[in-house]
Amino acid sequence: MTDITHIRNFSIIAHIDHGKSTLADRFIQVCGGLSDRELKEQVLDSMDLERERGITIKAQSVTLYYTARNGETYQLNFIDTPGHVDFSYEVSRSLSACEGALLVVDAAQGVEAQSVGNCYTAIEQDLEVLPVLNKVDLPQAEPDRVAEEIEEIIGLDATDACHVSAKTGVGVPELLEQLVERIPPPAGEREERLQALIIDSWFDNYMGVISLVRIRYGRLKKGDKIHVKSTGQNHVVDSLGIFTPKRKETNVLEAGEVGWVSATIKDIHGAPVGDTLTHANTPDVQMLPGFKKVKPQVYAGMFPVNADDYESFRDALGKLALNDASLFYEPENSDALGFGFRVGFLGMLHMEIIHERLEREYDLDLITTAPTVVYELELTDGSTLYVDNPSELPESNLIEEFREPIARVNILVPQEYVGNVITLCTERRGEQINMQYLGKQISLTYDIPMAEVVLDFFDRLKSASRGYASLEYAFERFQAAKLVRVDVLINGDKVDALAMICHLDHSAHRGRVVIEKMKELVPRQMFDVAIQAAIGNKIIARQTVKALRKNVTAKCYGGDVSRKKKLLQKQKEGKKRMKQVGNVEIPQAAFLAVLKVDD
Ligand SMILES: Nc1nc2c(ncn2[C@@H]2O[C@H](COP(=O)(O)OP(=O)(O)OP(=O)(O)O)[C@@H](O)[C@H]2O)c(=O)[nH]1
Repeated sequence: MTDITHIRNFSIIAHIDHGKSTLADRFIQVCGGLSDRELKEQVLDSMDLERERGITIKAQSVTLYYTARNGETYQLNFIDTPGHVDFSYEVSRSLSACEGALLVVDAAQGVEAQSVGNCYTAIEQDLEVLPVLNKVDLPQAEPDRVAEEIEEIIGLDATDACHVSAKTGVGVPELLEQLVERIPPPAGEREERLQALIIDSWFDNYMGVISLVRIRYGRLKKGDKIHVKSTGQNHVVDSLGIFTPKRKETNVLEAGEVGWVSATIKDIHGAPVGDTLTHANTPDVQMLPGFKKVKPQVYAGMFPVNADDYESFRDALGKLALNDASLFYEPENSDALGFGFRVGFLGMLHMEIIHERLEREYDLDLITTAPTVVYELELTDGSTLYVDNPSELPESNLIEEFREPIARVNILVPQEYVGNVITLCTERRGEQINMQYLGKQISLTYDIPMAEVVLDFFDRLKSASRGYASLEYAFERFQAAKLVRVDVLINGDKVDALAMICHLDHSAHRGRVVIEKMKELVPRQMFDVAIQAAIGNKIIARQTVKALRKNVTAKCYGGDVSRKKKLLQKQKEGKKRMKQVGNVEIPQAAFLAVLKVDD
């Protein structure tokens, strides 16, 4: 048991690759949490996929015991935060369990837009923010310049910022001392009635739902009967403890502490993230302020290639959604693709990750349709409608005003690339709000339609600036625009799954690009296949796939039987990924092509 004055709860705010995981590992090593061998793998990024992509996605925590130079031992609870712009909501969630944050900035790179955004979130939540200059071992590191940049761009005093190399360990002990000195201990009374905030919940096949909690008031013990505020359900705590980073059982968690709780909750919606736990005999305690609920920004249909997989697909989505408060889904039925789900994501990276996890971890074969943002419609009868699926758009004569979501976009970019970035923003129908010179960097603020931001803006921005520009964005407002629905027809049949909403000025071009790609991807049939793009009844583009008698083994000269077999096998596998539209089979690749339409 640690006295509450000796607890420090903190997060690390850092841009991707600025060294957060390396620094966390170094803390674990200094505080003796793991052996060197165990440390070999970066321990905090626990998901396979995440390690492959090298980005931190899920908030995790680790409890460390640090004996400071004053001889006192402190309990440090480090709550990990994800680095990618798609996941910045999880940052605010992790921050809400902390009293302090380390702002880690790569001293060879400088401040990045997203760190600025996250840093403001921390300051708004009254956290003590300590700037840290990392990678000072690199010859190109300029800690003094970067310290100035922190002061200029963020307005944070960086005079005492620690100079650290997470890689070599230089400066890390000094940083731990500063952390203990400057980050305040948590407030909270241990004799009060229990109030615990659920920071994260996930499903474990053996233990059921496990939740990461921050105890605000009171104490929670093994065997306690608890009450989940939002569901009104009671459960018995069968184990609880801390992460060291391995899961370690303890008997009690007290006000100020962060740890895990398992109460054999089997229903994955039984412990929602942001909810409050209390004891069953005090169900009337106040709900703690949760965190800003995030709304998905991008929606897409996901359909199992094999209709028999529908049930397991639904279960898999349910499990993923427990760990991911931002993942939204509801059943969707498509003429072309059958039964599936409409799924909401934070951005394209989020979508890709979910798709990959479903295919890899749950062994599902899925088709994902073109992603779309949420539009606001004012109808002629005066009602307002939100549409996240082009095929659900009402007829145009029923629409009074068609509005699209606009994002407020903040970009930091070195001067030499500012021209490229402005061109990109203009192409994406951006409206400049502000432009400011900050030392070597320029800060640009634009309002850009969300649809233009979420799809591939980040990648484009990176290539326009050789990787140097950084981005942060948030929903700002809905705004009227000339928007239309473009339908794709195959031999006269509308393919609902391929419909898209876009700006009128871009519609002809987009329609043409899609049709051309489709032409390459729709296999030749025994008859001509007409592929058309249309706005209402008006055809805006057309292509024909000429009839052909298909005989894939023709070029095998009849001799090599094994080769022939292989080809046939390959064709069979290809079939699995085919979908029937009217009398035409369409490969999955055709659907994906629509997703990748470039201007
Ligand atoms: N030279 C040097 N390299 C470092 C230092 N700290 C981290 N790195 C390297 O920088 C890269 C990124 O470090 P990570 O710790 O994975 O960065 P991160 O911020 O956790 O990245 P995400 O998990 O993707 O958000 C790795 O190749 C590290 O080895 C440092 O102090 N010096």
